Amino acid sequence: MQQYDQYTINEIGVSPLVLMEKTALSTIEVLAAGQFDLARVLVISGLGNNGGDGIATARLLQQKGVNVELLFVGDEARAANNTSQQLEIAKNYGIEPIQRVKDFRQYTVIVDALFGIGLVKPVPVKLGEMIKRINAANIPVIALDVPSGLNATTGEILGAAIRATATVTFAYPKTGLLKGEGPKRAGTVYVKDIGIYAPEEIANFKNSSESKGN
Ligand SMILES: NC(=O)C1=CN([C@@H]2O[C@H](COP(=O)(O)OP(=O)(O)OC[C@H]3O[C@@H](n4cnc5c(N)ncnc54)[C@H](O)[C@@H]3O)[C@@H](O)[C@H]2O)[C@@H](O)CC1
Ligand SMILES: [K+]
Repeated sequence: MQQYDQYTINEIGVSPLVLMEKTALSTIEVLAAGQFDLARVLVISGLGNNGGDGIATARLLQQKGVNVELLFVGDEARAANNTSQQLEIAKNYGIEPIQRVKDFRQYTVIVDALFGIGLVKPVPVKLGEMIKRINAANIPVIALDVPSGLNATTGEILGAAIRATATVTFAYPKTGLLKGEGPKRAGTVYVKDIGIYAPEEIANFKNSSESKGN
């Protein structure tokens, strides 16, 4: 998946911010489909690109008039480039991230954008404790791409992992959602097309255009 991401960005030339916007639009689609109560939404964003997907989602929710708060976890100066850009954009729309949450039970739904497929080592202890508090709160959680703390390839728990009600996974289902602890942690899995394709699919697009004489 990481190779497909990089190919789409570097070889095809699609901007990562466009891909992030699509992840956020797909998430909104699932959030708005009726399964979730959007009375008070918390988006939890980490420093990586998964966090950027979350910040973009928070912005789109705010623009739809939803009561949304953004918990940004970690030092802004260490955020991935696209993620700090998303943070700037969100701030320009008046979203001021919060740094801590005392009680997760005050929210009607939590959007988990702490870690995505980039997580390969155990989650830092403090974030593991936060993940356990979120699970204990028993609030519906929608995970972006993978439940944070789950190894996206093996389905192992990397110290602690979110237990999601639903997971919106981008482009293709990640193998870790289907094996090991994955099925128990991911809830209902929604696979959303965000414009990242495997090389075979790209070849099909090219062939079908050529056969039409384009
Ligand atoms: N490659 C891309 O440009 C795209 C990536 N996308 C999203 O980006 C995800 C992958 O992003 P990344 O590879 O940047 O990695 P992740 O966002 O999965 O982040 C994991 C990495 O960030 C570190 N990290 C994150 N928050 C931290 C915190 N608060 N304290 C300490 N360490 C922290 C983790 O240790 C780990 O190394 C995908 O799952 C998907 O959601 C999508 O936006 C589509 C485009
Ligand atoms: K996540």
